[in-house]
Amino acid sequence: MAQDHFDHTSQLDGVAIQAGDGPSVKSLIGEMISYSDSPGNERHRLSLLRLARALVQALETPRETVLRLCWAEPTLYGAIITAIDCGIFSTMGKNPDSPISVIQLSEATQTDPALLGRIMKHLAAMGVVQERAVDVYFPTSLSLTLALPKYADGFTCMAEGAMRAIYKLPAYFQSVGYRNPDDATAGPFQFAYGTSQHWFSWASDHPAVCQQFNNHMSAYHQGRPSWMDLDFYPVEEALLTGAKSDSDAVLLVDVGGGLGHDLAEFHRKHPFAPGRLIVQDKGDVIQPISGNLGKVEAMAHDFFTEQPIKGLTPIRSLLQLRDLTVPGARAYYLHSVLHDWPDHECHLILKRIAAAMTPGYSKLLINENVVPDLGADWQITGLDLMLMTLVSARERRENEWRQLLEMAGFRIVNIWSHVNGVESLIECQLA
Ligand SMILES: C[S@@+](CC[C@H](N)C(=O)[O-])C[C@H]1O[C@@H](n2cnc3c(N)ncnc32)[C@H](O)[C@@H]1O
Repeated sequence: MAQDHFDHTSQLDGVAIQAGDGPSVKSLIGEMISYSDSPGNERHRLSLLRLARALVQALETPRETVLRLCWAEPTLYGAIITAIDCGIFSTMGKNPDSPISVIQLSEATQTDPALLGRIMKHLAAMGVVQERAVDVYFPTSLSLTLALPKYADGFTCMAEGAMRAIYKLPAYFQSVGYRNPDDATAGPFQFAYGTSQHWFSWASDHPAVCQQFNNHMSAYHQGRPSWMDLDFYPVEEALLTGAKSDSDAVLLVDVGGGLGHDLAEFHRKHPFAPGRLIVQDKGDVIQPISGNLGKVEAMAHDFFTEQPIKGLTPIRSLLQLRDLTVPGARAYYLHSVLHDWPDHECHLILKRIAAAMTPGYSKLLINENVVPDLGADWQITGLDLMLMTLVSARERRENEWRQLLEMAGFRIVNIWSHVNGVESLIECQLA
């Protein structure tokens, strides 16, 4: 028995120091070559990226992977946030075509050159900046991007408002007997941060985190296929045709729409669409942007309360002696909102929208990930665990979406998808 254990352990020790999957290296490279002529083609780029990641896994030994995950990536995270905080990326971004020395950077950012030299070396080793000569660095696309607050804010927001809960996940699960979290005010976040507040209400009490989160939200969707584009959802036929065009008519209400970035994008892409565009969010999110959004109207609204943009049953106007029907919006739109909530709260949000909709006219458009049953992308699985950690919620599979929406009185008309379930558009009507 002891000998068996020894043999097994020494066999695994051997596995740990060999390439992860040496035999597949040749075929992976062969497959990559077939796409290499057109990396500008988005589908080819994504295939190449998938193969390149598989190639790294095939070449890296498990021992190397362990050290990368235990040492290099956690410290990289700390190094990036430090670089953001002391202005390294913004300084480098001012002269994107010039290399800069550690001494110059330390003078510009008022930091100790000995500290900066070490941070820059790790940033270079991990591909965030390029090392051009001894203690001389050059920006990469990534470091230039991190000079923009809306991208950098993803790091600072997660550092302050998420990391503690992520590190405490094992202790949380041990304490609850490894049950899936489903209480949005008593989950991993509350366990780690010692609060009973929901993450959104905690963020409202931490204005810097709240602002960073809203900026992060405005950036994370950029460059992804968007349902408003030509080859995704038929905006003209399905939404604009038949939409009321009188001056009060509302075309789209973006419920929980953050800073109004989606409606601004919609207006840019469909400038002649008739009707009003209204973004709704919590008061503290809406107040700073109110009046600054051009065509888009901002409205403070708690989505657990009655939806103010609602259809009214015909009412008799005493003055005009005719029936007046006030329709609800042509569409109520929820983007990355329902994935923030467990089923019970989603049900409440959906019921408020259903009550405001005009049957046969209003639609519900849900822009969310639909987790594929097989081969889900890391962007979806990573976000799923982040949602579990912060808000005891989740990304949903198609059958889970159908069940949730049917329970709330909706019928799914179609699920419009682009790549691997990432950001699908679920089109619904009242059942
Ligand atoms: C994940 S963000 C999505 C924002 C935006 N729809 C997007 O996709 O970029 C969720 C949004 O829900 C908002 N929110 C949270 N609780 C809310 C509530 N009770 N009423 C209205 N909005 C709320 C947050 O402020 C945040 O803007």
